[in-house]
Amino acid sequence: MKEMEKQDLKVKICGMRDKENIQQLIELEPDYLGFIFYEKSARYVSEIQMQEIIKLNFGETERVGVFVNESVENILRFADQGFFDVVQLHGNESPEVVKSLKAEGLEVVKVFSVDDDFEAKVLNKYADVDYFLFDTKGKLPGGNGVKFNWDVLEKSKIKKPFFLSGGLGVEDMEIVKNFKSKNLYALDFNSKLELEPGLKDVEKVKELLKPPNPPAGGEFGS
Ligand SMILES: O=C(O)c1ccccc1NCC(=O)[C@H](O)[C@H](O)COP(=O)(O)O
Repeated sequence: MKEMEKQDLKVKICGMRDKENIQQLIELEPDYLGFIFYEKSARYVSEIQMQEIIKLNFGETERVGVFVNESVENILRFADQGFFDVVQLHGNESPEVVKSLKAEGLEVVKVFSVDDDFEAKVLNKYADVDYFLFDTKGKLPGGNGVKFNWDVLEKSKIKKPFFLSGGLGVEDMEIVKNFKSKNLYALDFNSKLELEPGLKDVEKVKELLKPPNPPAGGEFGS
């Protein structure tokens, strides 16, 4: 198996809350770490836990705050505490909510839950967002651990950079590289990299993020 070519695509790891586990992940330098502020999630991180987590040195890794139909007021209250750099809206948030958050200087990722009936025209209403994120439509708003049919996206010709999400694991890397859309910007990983909800398997993340092998016949090649 060939490892992820990190220079090609950004990587987001989502759904942690254990400080020691997060420190181990930071050392692997993912592009984004996502924190879920949705109380019904098995990966929910509380405000008190987050106040401790942000004492870690995240280096270049950006923090993403994940919300489901939360009020703008509450999102800003969390943002003001320095919990995250980017907001991920994982519910039915309106374009007006996006506008309000953008007006406060936040970077916004809007999530769309995809099944075979997905209509890409809904994206036109969200021209203000920085990124789209496409996740599988399932029983839960997120973290279902199931892939959707990526042909739906390939057909839709997405015009903004987007995160691909939903049931991604280390073993999917080869397939994802064949994804045709030039706007595929990042891959979002969650339940397939877990030991249990909220705790990531560091060995799996290491496998995902280790640098690619140098090409054969290079400086030290034969
Ligand atoms: O993961 C959750 O529990 C969750 C709950 C509610 C809203 C969002 C949630 N996760 C956000 C993510 O960005 C996940 O990475 C994404 O849904 C993919 O998860 P998975 O299918 O487990 O890889």
